[in-house]
Amino acid sequence: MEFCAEIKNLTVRFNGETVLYDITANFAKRGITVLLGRSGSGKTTLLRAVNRLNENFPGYEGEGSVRIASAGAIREIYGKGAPEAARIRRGAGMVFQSPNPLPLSLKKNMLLPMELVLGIKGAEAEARMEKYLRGVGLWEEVKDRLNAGALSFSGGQQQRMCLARILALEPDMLLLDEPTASLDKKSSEVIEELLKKLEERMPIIMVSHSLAQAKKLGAHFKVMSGGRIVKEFEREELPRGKDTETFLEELL
Ligand SMILES: Nc1ncnc2c1ncn2[C@@H]1O[C@H](COP(=O)(O)OP(=O)(O)OP(=O)(O)O)[C@@H](O)[C@H]1O
Repeated sequence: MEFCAEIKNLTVRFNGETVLYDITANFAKRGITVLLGRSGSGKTTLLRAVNRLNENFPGYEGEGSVRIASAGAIREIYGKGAPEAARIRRGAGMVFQSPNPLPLSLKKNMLLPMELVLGIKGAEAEARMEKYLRGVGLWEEVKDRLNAGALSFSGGQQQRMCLARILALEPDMLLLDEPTASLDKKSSEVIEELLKKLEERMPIIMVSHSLAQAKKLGAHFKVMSGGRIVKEFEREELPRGKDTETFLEELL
């Protein structure tokens, strides 16, 4: 199996407290990997280790190796010789639990990162904005309101915009931290359908608290507990039908 991320002996501490204990795990290039586990088990910290976001928090200390695939090569993202964090975060784009638009127009939310990160502006950036807003099924809904404040859109629309904003930077993989946690059922379903399409194009690692969602989207599963991965399995190993959620629930 090909991997988008390979983690070896990863330990993470905040203010001297260990949060991840000596984790070794590989993440598949194809199919969505779902991280499951109870609150506080370390899922978000593990996800943030894949794009070096943990180091932005005070008291962070980390050891071990994380290698991620980018442009046909797999390379170490920590230590000497590693690319700078901004480049890593562009390659491993992250979407958070709650939509996080900038308090600017929707259009600026889309165009600013393209200009700052990729140096793309003008007609090229506008064409890219349309392409990715269409990709998340948002273009028809927002095309006449591009100059309206991003925060004036619904939660589901904002989250789709956040996804489009990341996708417009053409990342190598997506890291999703409970991307539907703040959304209603219908908006969640729209995002889930999008993720099903996106998984054909790029690796996705996703934290989910919803067992129904995990069952719907996951190809690979990793269960965390107390800062460790305690179980890993594949979709084929899930029992069929109604038993699936009971099976997952018993693991948590
Ligand atoms: N920036 C930080 N500073 C201090 N402690 C942190 C930080 N981030 C995470 N932790 C601690 O690490 C542990 C794991 O947190 P993490 O957010 O990774 O868990 P989680 O499984 O994603 O939880 P949830 O499902 O509630 O989001 C918790 O005890 C948390 O308090």
